[in-house]
Formats: sequence, structure tokens, C-alpha cells
Amino acid sequence: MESLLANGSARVSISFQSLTYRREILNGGLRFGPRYLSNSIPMSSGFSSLRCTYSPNNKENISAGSVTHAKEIDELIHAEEVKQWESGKSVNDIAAKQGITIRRSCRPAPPAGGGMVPTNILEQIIWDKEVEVIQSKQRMPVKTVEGLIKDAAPTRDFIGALKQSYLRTGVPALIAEVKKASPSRGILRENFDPVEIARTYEKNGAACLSILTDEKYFKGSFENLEKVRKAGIKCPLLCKEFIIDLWQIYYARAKGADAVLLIAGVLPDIDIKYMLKTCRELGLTALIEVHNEREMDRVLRINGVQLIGINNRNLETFEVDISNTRKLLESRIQMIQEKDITVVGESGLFTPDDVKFVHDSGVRAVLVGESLIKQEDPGLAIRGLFGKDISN
Ligand SMILES: O=C(O)c1ccccc1NCC(=O)[C@H](O)[C@H](O)COP(=O)(O)O
Repeated sequence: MESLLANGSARVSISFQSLTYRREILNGGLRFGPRYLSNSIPMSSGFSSLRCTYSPNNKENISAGSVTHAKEIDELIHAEEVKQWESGKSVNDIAAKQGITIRRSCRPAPPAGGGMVPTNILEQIIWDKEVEVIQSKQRMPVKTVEGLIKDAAPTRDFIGALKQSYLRTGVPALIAEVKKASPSRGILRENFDPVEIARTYEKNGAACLSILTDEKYFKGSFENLEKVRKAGIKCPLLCKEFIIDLWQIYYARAKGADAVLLIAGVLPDIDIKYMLKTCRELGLTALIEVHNEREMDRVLRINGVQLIGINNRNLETFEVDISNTRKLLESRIQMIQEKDITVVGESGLFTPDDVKFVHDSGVRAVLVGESLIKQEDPGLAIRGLFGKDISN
């Protein structure tokens, strides 16, 4: 393993965070708390101040921290993926064994792609993201991000806000998406002021907001996330990004996110586990997105998952079918309730009947973009979507 890492394989350091993590553990980094990436930094200084000041979801982290930590470390060190990697399998082969078809290309810099051609838009997005992250890390090393986090405001309780809203309204809590464009729909709104839209959503009953930060495909930005956070909006914020590297999670926290999106169709189990652990340490909620039954079953086997999003959009083909939510929930709803997991229905929701359909299937929150953002008055659009005023 050391020799692979020593060869400086970008693929290793960018794709399987936990393998780098394992090296840090074996080198004794554990004594200082989590370290990450080859240019990792000790997180001992002010580490506890990076946590959420108020979040019922973080009780476990605070009360039984060291036992949980040791168990998690042990699980990561002995993960099946690590054994497969040490026996010579590539990260793409290991991911494929979990049903993940999105490959990593890990081009050191564009346009050297090693002859690989992306098979779909999601793979293209991920390959571009790999390059973007490498460049971002060069511009802003992790130490700098850590400094920003120390000055950042505490995170807010994302799942708590969803649960409260559901109890108050009796309809799925709304995560309203602040999104200017998307690959499948192009420009959704010309006149796009993220703060004004966020305020309108909050005023009209949104429990949480989802802020797109990807620039190339969604015309979003981390600046938008930061602006919304600094504008005094109380709704907890999801950083809607294609996360493939821990650096992005730290950066999202620094820019004001309360939650981040982890896509099971892109991340192998070992990355999800490691990223979940990092989220807990930073006081962030992880919304883990699945699209098919295999992804759902993988995620349900991971300890500590509290929030699952079922995307009705196939991100490889753009096909949208809201019956996907029912298909994934129907034989699993009991287990999900027993584990106290909150399920979010995502994409393709336009009418009160659509909302009722996913509600009846078991979701307690919905993530909605297009049907709100395209309307002249996104506040009125919320009333239209639920068939009633959900603001009080
Ligand atoms: O929406 C796309 O075109 C897209 C393409 C590739 C990756 C992700 C994509 N969208 C993310 C989402 O699924 C949606 O932004 C979100 O669930 C809201 O969906 P909608 O209400 O249909 O806008």
C-alpha cells in the first residue's frame, strides 16, 4: 500500500479517502484526531470547537465519542475495500463490485484523460470535479480551510428542522432548492438572486434550503452558499455538491453549510463511512442519496445513517419517475422506521398529488427545485405544490 501511495497516484489520494486515512492511522496520526489526505494536518488544535454547538443528532459524538471513534477506526482499517485494494484491485474495480458504474479518471490536469471517455453526464461531472478539487486544494490548502472553520458560525440541526416542520404541517417538510440551471433542464431562472429566493422560500414555509454550489453544470457557487448563510436566513442549508473528497466537506462547513450531500452511486461504502464520520466531527448532517435498490440496501447497512434521499431522477439518463420512491420504500419502510431514518423524496415533484404519492410511500421530506424556481413567484409556487399555505 505504501508503495502505491509513494508512487503519488492521484487516483489513490482522491478516490479512496479512507485508504490514505489508514496510512495516517498506521503512522500514529490517531493520537491527534482525524487527519486526511497526503498533506494532512493535525486537528487537535480547536478540534472540539469545530463541532455543532446545538444538535440533538450529535449526542452520540459528544457522550460516547471515544468508544465510537475507536470502533469506527477499526472498521475502516479492516474494510473489505482495503483488503481488495491491497491485493491489487483498482479503485474502479472495487467500486464496480458494489454496483457503482461511475468511474474515476483522476486526470492530474486537463486535458490529459488517459484515453478514457465518459459514458454519461454524471461520470463527466465527476471527472471535472476531480480536476476542480485538485486545483482548489492547491489554491486553498486544508490548513487554510481549517482556519476558516474556526471562525464559522455553529451548524444548525437539519434533521430537527425537517421533523419539526412535518409535525407542524402534517405534510412532508420542504427542502427548497436554490438552483439557477441544471444539465437536464438548462437555465431554469434568468433573474436569479440566491438571497432573495432563499428569503422567499423561508417566508413561505420551507424547513431547509438546498444551495447548488457546482458552477460548471448548475451555475451555482460556494459564494451563493455563504451569502445565503450570512443574510440571516434561519433555515438550515444543504450544500448541494458532488462530493468526492473530504476537502469539499471541510470547505462546505467553512462556507456555512449545515448539511452535505453524499451520492451512493458515486461513493463506495468505505468513503461514505469515512465521510459520515467527518460530518459528525464537524457538526454537519449527511444526506445520503440513493437511486436504486442496491444503493438503498448498501446505505441501510451503514451504521449512523440518519437521512436518506431517494432521487427519482436517474442521474445517468435524466429519466424521472416518482414511482421510484415507492419501489425503494415498499419492502424497507419498517426497517427504516425502526432505525429512525428520515427519508427525503427528491426530484420531479410538481403537484399536490405528487407530494401525496411520495408521502403515502413513507417520505417525511421532499427536495424540490424546478417546480418552484421556474415560477415567477416561488412563494406562491410552494402553496401550489402543497395545495395549501405551509408557512404557519
Ligand atoms: O437535474 C439534473 O439535470 C441533474 C443532472 C446530473 C446530476 C444531478 C442532477 N440534478 C440534481 C437533482 O437531482 C435535483 O437538483 C434535485 O433533486 C431537485 O430536482 P427537481 O425538483 O426535479 O429540480
